[in-house]
Amino acid sequence: MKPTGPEIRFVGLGRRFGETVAVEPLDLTIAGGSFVALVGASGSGKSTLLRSINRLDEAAGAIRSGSVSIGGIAVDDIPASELRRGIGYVFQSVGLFPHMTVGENIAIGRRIRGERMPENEIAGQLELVDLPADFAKRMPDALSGGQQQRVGVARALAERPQVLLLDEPFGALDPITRDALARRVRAIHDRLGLTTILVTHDMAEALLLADRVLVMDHGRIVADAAPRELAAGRAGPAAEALVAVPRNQARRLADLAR
Ligand SMILES: Nc1ncnc2c1ncn2[C@@H]1O[C@H](COP(=O)(O)OP(=O)(O)OP(=O)(O)O)[C@@H](O)[C@H]1O
Repeated sequence: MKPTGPEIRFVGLGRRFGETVAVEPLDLTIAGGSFVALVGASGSGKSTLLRSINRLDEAAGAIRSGSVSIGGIAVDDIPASELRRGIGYVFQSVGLFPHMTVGENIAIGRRIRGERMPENEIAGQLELVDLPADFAKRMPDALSGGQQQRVGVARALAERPQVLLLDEPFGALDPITRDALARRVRAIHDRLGLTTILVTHDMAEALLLADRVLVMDHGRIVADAAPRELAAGRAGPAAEALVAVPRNQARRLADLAR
């Protein structure tokens, strides 16, 4: 049977930084195995909500309330290093270690635990993101930005996590590379049966990749709908304003081609 990632549940989850409310207390359940996109304006609380799952918000000094659980276990009850081993995390600046080869970067989690990652496993991780096995020997600066981001995804999945958190992972890529990597990530999600949450500014990307789209505004979830409902304009005014952008672009492009 195909594996299915765990359910992620937020109960009364709120986050503040001093007087700034990043996330207003909210209840939210992300179904196991689903691919959810989180969209909304800059500063609306997307990254903070995402980082409450792997507790990276703690280090940033967030004042926390409520709880998050993964597969019924509260994240606060799991030691941070163990928690993060079970969660793949990719963000915009890939953060590959420049003095290590691509292979060493992919194997870093294992090395920290005093273990070795066999070469064939490293090759398997590279294959997952459509890169040739001999890339393992290269240094990160000998790779294009898109290839580096692929390595970032391969590294995030090296410990076989069931949850994948993506924070604007394709932000710095050209549109063609971005589209190809986004589709690849969706295919990996399906193949590995992950629970995936993607933060993106790009509504078209959210609509085309995700099963469910959450729109955040000033720390609240103001729309929560399937892409089909959003595209049909049935998800309320806050969502409609964002959907109107790619819809109008598509229309103008179609007009140009006439
Ligand atoms: N470490 C921090 N210290 C102080 N305030 C913070 C910190 N991190 C986030 N904030 C504030 O919390 C609010 C939400 O920020 P967050 O980064 O979650 O938004 P976002 O929707 O992910 O934005 P962006 O799309 O620009 O990444 C903002 O007002 C931000 O300034």
